[in-house]
Amino acid sequence: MTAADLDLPLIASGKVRELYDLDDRLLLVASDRISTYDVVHPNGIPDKGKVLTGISVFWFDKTAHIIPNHYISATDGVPDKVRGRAMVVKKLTMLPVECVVRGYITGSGWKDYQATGRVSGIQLPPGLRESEKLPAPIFTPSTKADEGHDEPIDLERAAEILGDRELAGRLRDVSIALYSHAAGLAAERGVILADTKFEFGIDEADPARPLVLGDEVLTPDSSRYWPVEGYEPGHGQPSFDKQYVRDWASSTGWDKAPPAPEIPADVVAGTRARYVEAYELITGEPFDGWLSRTS
Ligand SMILES: C[C@H](c1ccccc1)n1cc(-c2ncnc(N)c2C#N)cn1
Repeated sequence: MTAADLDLPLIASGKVRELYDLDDRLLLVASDRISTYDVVHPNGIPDKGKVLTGISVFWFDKTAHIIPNHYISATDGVPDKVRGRAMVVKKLTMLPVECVVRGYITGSGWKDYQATGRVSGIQLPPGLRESEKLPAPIFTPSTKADEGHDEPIDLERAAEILGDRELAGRLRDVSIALYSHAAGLAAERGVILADTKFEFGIDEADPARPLVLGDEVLTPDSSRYWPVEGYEPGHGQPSFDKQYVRDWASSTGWDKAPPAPEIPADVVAGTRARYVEAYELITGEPFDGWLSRTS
């Protein structure tokens, strides 16, 4: 799988996304690439990029009353080659802190809790079970690591990195407000939003230099979504979108080290179906609607 290879200056590329320069704006492109256990598979999932982009656009609309965001358009200025899986966005000065909010204790947070009783310096009640809902959502920021995993930090360290204690507090408050609003809407649709990661920037083109929500937002790649049906604390929960491919990957005996195995056609089809189902559950709209709006 290669990058979208557009005739535009490539600014950044991640495992599954690319960022291109449009002079005073940027083009954020989501590929169909999929990674499991942090390793990208050689073949992708058709329409994964379109599902994730459609979900981001949905959440940008649903959260604009909480904080402005960088989204401009999924059509005007988007090359035909990536229509539906790309967004034109405002060019921001991104802040060097990943804003993670957890409503449930799982993943790396569960490991930290088991070891210390805390997550990112936040003391939690004793006796929590894996995947249990927390008494209240917690802000557990991390630094952006170039390679490997991001390092969890506490609010004080985030303030030091930002050089601005008030801004760190604002990131906490806005991140928790965004998570809580989204988790409430998701719950109405029978989906648990367990945790998510936001990235923010400053819009220097605005004299007020406002804080703006950037990156992708509340997608299955930046969040953990669990079906309410079958939810049970005490163990890990199935990922709404990736469990199907993870279970297959585990069944192959793959040692989780690169290179990742090629995904067979039936697992590709099943995984695509899960992504489309995630889009339709989260947005309440048929996926075909997104495809027709952006074709
Ligand atoms: C982490 C992410 C990334 C995306 C795609 C591929 C690799 C990394 N990224 C986003 C920006 C960025 N920079 C300036 N203005 C913006 N509006 C954004 C956004 N979103 C820089 N990096």
